This record gives sequence, structure tokens and C-alpha cells, in this order.
Amino acid sequence: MSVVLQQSRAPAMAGDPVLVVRDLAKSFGGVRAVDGVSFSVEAGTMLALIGPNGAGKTTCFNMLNGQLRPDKGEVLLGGRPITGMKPRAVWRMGVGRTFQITATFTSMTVRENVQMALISHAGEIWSPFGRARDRHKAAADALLAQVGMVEQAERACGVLAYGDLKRVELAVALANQPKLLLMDEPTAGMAPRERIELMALTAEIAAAKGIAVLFTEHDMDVVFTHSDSVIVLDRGLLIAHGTAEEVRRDPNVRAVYLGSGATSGGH
Ligand SMILES: Nc1ncnc2c1ncn2[C@@H]1O[C@H](COP(=O)(O)OP(=O)(O)OP(=O)(O)O)[C@@H](O)[C@H]1O
Repeated sequence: MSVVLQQSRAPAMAGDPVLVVRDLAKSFGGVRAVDGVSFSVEAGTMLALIGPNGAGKTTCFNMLNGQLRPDKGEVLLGGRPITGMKPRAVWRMGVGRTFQITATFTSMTVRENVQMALISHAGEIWSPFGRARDRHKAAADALLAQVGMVEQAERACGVLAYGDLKRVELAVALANQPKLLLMDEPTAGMAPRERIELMALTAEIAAAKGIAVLFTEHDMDVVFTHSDSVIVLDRGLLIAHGTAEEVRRDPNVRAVYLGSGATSGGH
């Protein structure tokens, strides 16, 4: 598949931390769901957040996207604090997200879904009538070209294959020109080959546009193939941070994954 990458702004330089998380913590009653976690994600790179069930991954994500207010700690986006901001404000600052369940409108076409995201990004009001249908059409098609979906622009999202829907969802997230993209189990429900394709595409776009990507993932093949680095949570604590290979060899990580060698099925 050929992918056209167009840049609407100069990408951040690789090496710049887009997201900096310092000493983040959240408890529920007596449970320390996230317990003093610090890490950063650089522009154009993919950081995987992994850990067994109940490790604190979702809680961590929800503090970054504004759904949960941290008890303690700091979240900086491009050097500016976003700690405790509401989801919409966080989104406006440039934090995009994709969901485990695709969040496209099934009765609308692929292009209309992206147009709607562009209209929302521009702070305009969507109306399905009249000239609204033509707004941001070229920009929508440029985004669809980036994710390899331009030929399917006129199709209703409801009839698309699951892997194609995920591409549309990626285009919708990109419409917001995110600095940081949060992907919660982006490949859940996909066939192995589709997983590899989606994550390779994401990595290519992230590198070209200087977007920092933080993703959770249960498929260790995806984690080890498509992450520049990996952080491992266990019972709220960050127990390892390094390249996929470093993390794979880490004795603490191996212990957490019950001797599985962290090569499969960790969640
Ligand atoms: N709203 C809540 N109220 C009470 N406890 C919660 C709440 N959300 C999470 N927890 C607890 O916090 C801990 C971390 O949960 P979290 O969902 O963040 O883990 P996770 O790594 O995302 O797990 P999974 O892989 O199963 O989704 C768990 O012990 C969980 O039971």
C-alpha cells in the first residue's frame, strides 16, 4: 500500500519530549492504582505501556486524557502543564486518542467522518445539510490518503472491514493535528497481519509528523515490533523502562509475567 504523507505544520524534532509525566499518582480507596509514575515520550516515537491486569494502565491513560484527575504529580505537553484539565481542553491542547471500540459514525461515509473531525477541530458546527458537506473536503481526502483509505472515501463506515475502520479512526484522530496520540489497545480484535499493518502505518505517520504515540497493547508481538521503547507497570509502580529488548530481558518483568518471558499474552 502506498501512503502519502503531507505535513500541515513543521514536525517537532525527534528527541524533544512532547509528553512529560512526573510522579503521577491515583488511588481508589486503599488501592494505589498508579503510584508515583514518571516517564516521557519524544516527538516521532512510539512508547508502549504494558503490564498485567490491574497494573494501572487505564488509570494512567485516563489521567493523561483528562478523564481522571491525579491525586499528585504533573503532566506536561510540549512543556505546558495539562494536569487535571478536562478532556475537551486536553484534546484542544493537542492530545488525540483512538479507542478500543471504533468511534466512527456508521451511517456516514468515510470522508464525512473525517470532515466532521476537521470541522470540530476548526471550532465550526457540523450540519449534514447544504454546503457543510463540502467543507474541508480536500483536507479530509489528504488525511485519507495518508492512511490509505482515499479510494473508500464514499463508502459508509458501517460497511467497512474492521481493519479499514481502524484506519479511518486514525485519520479522525489526525484531523486534530495531535502532538500526542494516545492509543488504547489499538489492535484489539484485529487479525495478526492487520495489526502489523496498522502499527507500521502509525509509526510511519508519527515519525513523519513528529507525533509522540503512547499505546497500551496486549499483543507482545506488536509491542516488540512497533515500539521505540516500553514502560512496564505492575500494581501501580513503574518497574521497567527501556527498549523492547531490554524490557524482555528484565528479570522483574519476567517475574511479573510469571515466567512467560513477556513474549505472549501479557495483560
Ligand atoms: N474507578 C475505580 N474504582 C475503584 N478501583 C479502581 C477504579 N479504576 C481502577 N481501579 C483499580 O485500580 C487498579 C488499576 O486498574 P486499571 O484499570 O488502571 O489497570 P489496567 O492495567 O488498565 O488493567 P487491565 O489490563 O485489566 O485493563 C486495579 O486494582 C483496579 O481494580
